[in-house]
Order: sequence, then structure tokens, then C-alpha cells
Amino acid sequence: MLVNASPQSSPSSSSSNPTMKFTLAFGALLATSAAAFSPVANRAAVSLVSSSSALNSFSSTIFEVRDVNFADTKEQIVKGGRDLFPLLPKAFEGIKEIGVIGWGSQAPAQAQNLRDSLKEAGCDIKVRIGLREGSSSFAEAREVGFTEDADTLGEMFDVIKKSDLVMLLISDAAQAALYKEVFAAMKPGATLGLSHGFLLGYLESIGEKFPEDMDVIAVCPKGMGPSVRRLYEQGKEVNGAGINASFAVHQDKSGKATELALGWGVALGSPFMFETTLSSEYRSDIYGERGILLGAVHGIVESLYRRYQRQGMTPEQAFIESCESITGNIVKIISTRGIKAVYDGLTGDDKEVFKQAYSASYMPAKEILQEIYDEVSSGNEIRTVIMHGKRINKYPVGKIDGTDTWIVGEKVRSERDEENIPLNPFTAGVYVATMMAQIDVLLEAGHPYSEVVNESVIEAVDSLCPYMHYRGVAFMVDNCSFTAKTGSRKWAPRFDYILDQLAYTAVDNGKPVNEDLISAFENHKVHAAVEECCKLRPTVDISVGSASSTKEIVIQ
Ligand SMILES: NC(=O)C1=CN([C@@H]2O[C@H](COP(=O)(O)OP(=O)(O)OC[C@H]3O[C@@H](n4cnc5c(N)ncnc54)[C@H](OP(=O)(O)O)[C@@H]3O)[C@@H](O)[C@H]2O)C=CC1
Ligand SMILES: CC[C@](O)(C(C)=O)C(=O)O
Ligand SMILES: [Mg+2]
Ligand SMILES: [Mg+2]
Repeated sequence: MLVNASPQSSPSSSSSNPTMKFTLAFGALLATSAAAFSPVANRAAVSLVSSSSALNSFSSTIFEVRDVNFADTKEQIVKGGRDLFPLLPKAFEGIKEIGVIGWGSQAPAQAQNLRDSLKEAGCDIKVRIGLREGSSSFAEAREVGFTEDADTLGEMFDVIKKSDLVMLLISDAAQAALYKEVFAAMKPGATLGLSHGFLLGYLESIGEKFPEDMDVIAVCPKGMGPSVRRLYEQGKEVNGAGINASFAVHQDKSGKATELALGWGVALGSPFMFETTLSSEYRSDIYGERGILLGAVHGIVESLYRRYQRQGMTPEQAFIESCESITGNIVKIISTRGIKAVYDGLTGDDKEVFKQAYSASYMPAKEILQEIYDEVSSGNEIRTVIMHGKRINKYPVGKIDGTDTWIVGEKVRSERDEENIPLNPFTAGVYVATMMAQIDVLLEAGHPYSEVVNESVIEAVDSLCPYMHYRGVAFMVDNCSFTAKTGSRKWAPRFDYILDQLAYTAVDNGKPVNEDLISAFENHKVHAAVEECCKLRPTVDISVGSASSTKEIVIQ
């Protein structure tokens, strides 16, 4: 968990004054025109890949590439499923050793899923874990069968040297600090595999690139590590249960990079894979986790919990009407029937309350969300994460569930009557407005529906909120990446304050409902896209409560 990843100490710095170089590079990034921050515009700028210079033009000779209509847009996807495991030997052709580097949230899940899937497919590929010397994670990796004796566990650079595919799953801040050594250790012809676009964002910010003689791919699960493992295990009973993943082919020297990326996604158990670029991925991912996935939902719950008590509810009832209403009712409706079903299910006064809350919350939430998107696109948020990595030894991340809200919440959870959790229409209006504002910012920036819906809807309802429901907010946030933990802690209070200060006061002062906003919501194209995405995966309630070989992080 601890990183010491300062740009100053980075071996990458070629300038005699690395701090200055870092600052100047970000300055240059900020000075670039707004158009260049659009993922579509940026695609051309960063793409070194001939075959995927435009999205939705990939092909595969191994997996079926399907056209789907997300709202009014045609996109290409590859559907996953265990029935495709027999195709894995072909997709992983030429790969004999896979090095999974790190043991945070993703690595335990991805390494175990890959090992199981490749074995089931009859592939003779070794999956080996690489960790920094002295890492406390050695013991945890051994517990699930990766051992030095079997030569499936070792020091990270030793593992990197032997691997044909290096899955770099150490924290993003550590990737930024160590990338030069990692590239230098990789053997000729090996592929670099990422689960995030962060490293590209960092390299661009300092005017550097990936070495041009290697394949660079990413498979980015749109859900936290424990859910990637748990749903994979459930997929043994329900074919196709899993976490969707985006994939990016950034460099394709071998001509085999797309097949390998798709094979990796299938082996993880993803119900479907959709194409992105590293640039589009890091913008949407870093943004989404600061928004409705983690930061915004935390801020919404805190602000509503206080509001409902001010209105006379007991702390327990206030928690039920805020947090429980979201995690135990609203997200379940969204997961099975879509966002609009929450609204369609309301009648009479409840519908009016929803409209008031929605109409008052949409713009304040969108203001913060747009600010987050701009901070990510400009490189500022990447810089925040790297600077946080530098401070972390002195100021470790603290617990976020020691407050009254979450202590009361623990009691409520222990006494919960799952069948009778209310759907509070005010809570629903605030939550849905924030989700819609997040969707609109991404669509306005040019992200494809597949990315927008996964990063704003499916991940929230299928992967993250179920953990907040059963284990509380800290469990949800702290099983996410270091990048996400940093951002959620930074932005949650901004949502809390702006909703309290602007949205709830507007309602209390009798501001009329903005009918244009409501009509835009009712007729939004995203509803059709959500419906289509949901058809592509079985509706499975994640078994968060059951025992599993999943690593789960609890900060003491
Ligand atoms: N969390 C998630 O669910 C998701 C994460 N991702 C991406 O996956 C990647 C991995 O993230 P995640 O699994 O969350 O892990 P974390 O961000 O929590 O990072 C933890 C891992 O990084 C290692 N690490 C930290 N500093 C160093 C260092 N200086 N040298 C070597 N290793 C170091 C830790 O080692 P040690 O074990 O020794 O402490 C640990 O294994 C990131 O790119 C992230 O953005 C993508 C999708 C979802
Ligand atoms: C939502 C957080 C995440 O992006 C994720 C689980 O996908 C992360 O960085 O952990
Ligand atoms: Mg993330
Ligand atoms: Mg993510």
C-alpha cells in the first residue's frame, strides 16, 4: 500500500532539474487548447497504432466482433463467457510466462482468474507474481498458491525479466516512479500490459513515450478487484457473470496485440469488452471514481444524512433514508431495469419530490463534475496522485468510516430488513441527477456510450455500491486503487458542500422545478444505451457476503 513515488526521485528525469521539468510539462499541457483535451482529438495525437487509430475499427480472427447499437451510435464489442476459453491458447500464442506485478486490489483477482482460465483452457502458461523486495504481500500471494517453490512468486524485476507479458499492476504512482527500470528490465518482444491509462497521462506530461519497440496494451476492468474475482467465481454457475473491461491497443509491433488483449479480457471473465484508448481510459476512469462511483456517492450520503436529521429524523432513520435507500434499493432498480425505472416507479407527491431534488441537484453536481473532468484532462489530477504518493509514508491514508454516519450505519446494517428498505424520492432525485450529470459531462467530452455507461452506471450498481451496502463506505473506497482512494477523499467533501449549499437550499426556498431538465432526463438517449449494455451481461447479484479467495483490504 505504501508508495514512495516522487517525480523528483524518478529515474526517468533527464532534466538536471526534474521538479522544474515536471512543472513546465504540466504548464505546457495546460496551455494546450481545450479541443486537444477531447478524447477524440487526442486519439490521433497519441495513437501509435495503425489498426486502431479510430475506435470501433478493430478486428479479430479468433473472437467474434459484434456491432451493437448504443442509443443512436454503433459500437463494436466482443462478448465474453466461459464457452470461449477454448480460444485462449490461440489468443495467447507465443506467451509462455505472464508476470503479474503487484498485489493490490486488481492483481490478486486478475492473477487468479487468469491462472484458472488458462488451466481450464489447457494452456501451458505460467502465471507468476512479482513483488518488491520485503513486500508484506508475499504471504498473501502464497496463501492462494503462488509460491517461490513452484517458481510462481518472486522479486518483481526478476519476474519482469522472464515474462512475455508483463501485467504492471502496481499503483499508478509507483508506475510513474519506476517505469524506466520496468521498461529496461523487459525482454525483447515482451508485451507491456496495463489496467489503466494513467502511465500514458504521466509520460505525456513529462514529454516521454513508451519504448517504440514493444507492444503496449491495456485491459481495464470496470470494477474493483474483489468484484472481479467474486463475479468470476459466480460465473462458474452463471455463464457470463463478471466485470466488463475496456481494452486499448496502444502499440502493436507484433500484429497480435488485439488478440492478446481480447484473450486477457475473456480470461478475466468479462461479460463484454469494448475498445478505448489509453487517453480516453484515464480521463474517464480517474473522473468516474471521483464522481458517482466513489466521491460523489460518499458526499451525497453525508449531506443527506445531516439534512434528514435536521428535518427531525433519528440518526438511524436518516441513514436508512439516505445510504440504505441508495445501496439497498435505488441501485438495485438501476441494475436490473435502468436509471429511468427509478423515476417511472414513483407516483403522486413522491414524483414531485424527485423532480424537485433532481432539478435542484443537477447543475451543482455538474459544476463539480466538470471541474473534475478538467482537472483530470489538464494533468492536474495525475499530479495530485503522484504528489500524494510522495507524502504517503509520512501521512498514511486514514480511515473514513469512524464518523457518526458510519457508526450508526454499522448498527443499521446489522439490524437491516433487506425486504423493507425504503426508496426515498428525494434521495433518488439527488443520486440520479448526479449520475446523469456525470454521464452528460462524459458525452459532451466525446467518450463513447460503452465507456460512459460502464464508468457511470454499471460499475456503480454492480461492483461498488454492493460493497458499501454490506461493508460500509471505507470498504468500498479502500478496495479501490491508490489513485481512486486519493481522489475520493479529495472530492467527496466538494459534493457534500455544494449539494448542501446550493441544491438543498434551492428546494427549501421553493425554487420551481426546471421542467427542461426533467424533460431532458425523460428523453435522454443514455437510457437506451444502458438497456443495451445490461442485455450483454446476466443480472447476477454479487455474493459479497460469501467466503472467497478474494483479497479484501480493510484499513485499521
Ligand atoms: N483497484 C481496482 O479495482 C482497479 C485498479 N485499476 C488499476 O490497476 C492498477 C493496480 O491498482 P490496484 O490493484 O488498485 O493497486 P494499488 O493502487 O492499491 O497499488 C497497490 C500495489 O502497488 C504496489 N506498490 C506500491 N508502491 C510500490 C513500489 N514503490 N514498488 C513496487 N510496488 C509498489 C504495492 O506493493 P505491496 O504489495 O508491496 O504493498 C501493491 O501491490 C492501477 O493501474 C489501477 O489504476 C484498474 C481498475 C480497477
Ligand atoms: C472506481 C475505482 C476504480 O477506478 C475501479 C475499481 O475501477 C479504481 O481505480 O479502483
Ligand atoms: Mg480507477
Ligand atoms: Mg475504474
